[in-house]
Amino acid sequence: EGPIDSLKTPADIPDEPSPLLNDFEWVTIDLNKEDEMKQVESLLYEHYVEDQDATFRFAYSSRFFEWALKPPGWRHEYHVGVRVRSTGKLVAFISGIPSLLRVRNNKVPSVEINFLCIHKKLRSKRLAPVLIKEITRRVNKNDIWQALYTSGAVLPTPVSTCRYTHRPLNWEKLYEVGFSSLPAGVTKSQMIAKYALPSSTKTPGLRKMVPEDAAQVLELYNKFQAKYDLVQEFTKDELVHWLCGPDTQRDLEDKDKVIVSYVVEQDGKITDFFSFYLLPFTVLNNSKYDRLNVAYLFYYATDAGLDGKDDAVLAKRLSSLIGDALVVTKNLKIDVFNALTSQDNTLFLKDLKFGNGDAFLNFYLFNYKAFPIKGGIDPETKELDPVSRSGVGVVML
Ligand SMILES: Cc1c(C(=O)c2nccn2C)oc2cccc(OCCCNCc3cccnc3)c12
Repeated sequence: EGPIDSLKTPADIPDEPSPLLNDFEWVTIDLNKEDEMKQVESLLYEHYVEDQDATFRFAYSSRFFEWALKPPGWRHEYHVGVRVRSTGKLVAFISGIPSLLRVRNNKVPSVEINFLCIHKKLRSKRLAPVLIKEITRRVNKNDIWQALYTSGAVLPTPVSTCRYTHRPLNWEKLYEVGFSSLPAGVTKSQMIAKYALPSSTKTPGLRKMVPEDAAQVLELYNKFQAKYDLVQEFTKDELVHWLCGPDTQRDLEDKDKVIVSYVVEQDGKITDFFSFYLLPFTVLNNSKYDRLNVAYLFYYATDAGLDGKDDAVLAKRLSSLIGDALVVTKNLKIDVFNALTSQDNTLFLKDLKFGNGDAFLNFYLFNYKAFPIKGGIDPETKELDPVSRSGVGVVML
């Protein structure tokens, strides 16, 4: 396991980008400028990933990008755009954020590449590889040689593959927008009853996380994630950013936040935490709804079962903890709670009535050879694998 390409230095890397077609020019997006942030938001709003039957499109917001693209150590040069020279119109974007990965026992300074988006009218012009090459050049210039990215598409050699799972919170709305279906022989009220949740959480000591919790949460996170093979390592400042959101969003109401985190404090000690991020979908051509409110399970940890012996204790604790996350999101009027089969999720997904999605997320390491990492599913049947679970600790937005 380790880097693939021969060792290079930034001096070996060209100072200039590869040429684009004449009408286009490379730009660095300044996400501190409101109008440029808006241009990225609307490019993705119109042209980013949709589900296969184009029923939903991600509705990323500037608020989301303030969080996702400006963590501690972020760089303007890693926000790469392509504009039409004559009009200045933004027609493509790709981003990177710094990330210290641990791949099994190796620390790998890298970047996480995300939000590759090309205007619909410029598809299949081989622009994607050119964008990837340019951000690679910019990252290499900073002496970083590895990257992590995910894709629904199957590209050469994923290091891991996880499956989408969904836990309906507002089943009726999911049914009406065409995401959930009514199984034969089951009534709508039976489906609504199946997904009913208590109106209040049950874990004693559960409360919203505050930045002052960071030291204890980081210690718990590091202990809990030690078991995984692909992990994002955080400084305290990075943990505060990722779990409490950017400074500018601290005092927003939970329903307006992009990231929501809770801790369990008992006798002054933090024994668990969970977090989820909020990223809605635009519902395309539906008469009653134009938006689907979605929560995605983010990082969590518990000190239950840290001795790694008793999975039953761990599974029970996580079911109860994430069960409370469902209650919290339901009360925030979220319609569906999404999770992958990564982390220890396969220990509780079935118990908490998550349904298997029909899509998969592949994890890729750029310029790093690693033996395959379990994704929480059986490689043949693609069914959840609660026994061997997953080696993927990192969560990509
Ligand atoms: C996206 C997504 C969806 C949906 O598409 C969805 N849920 C409700 C309705 N829909 C259409 O469901 C998930 C379940 C787990 C993790 C997920 O995503 C994990 C993070 C994805 N990263 C961005 C991305 C998007 C698409 C392809 N590659 C990466 C998802």
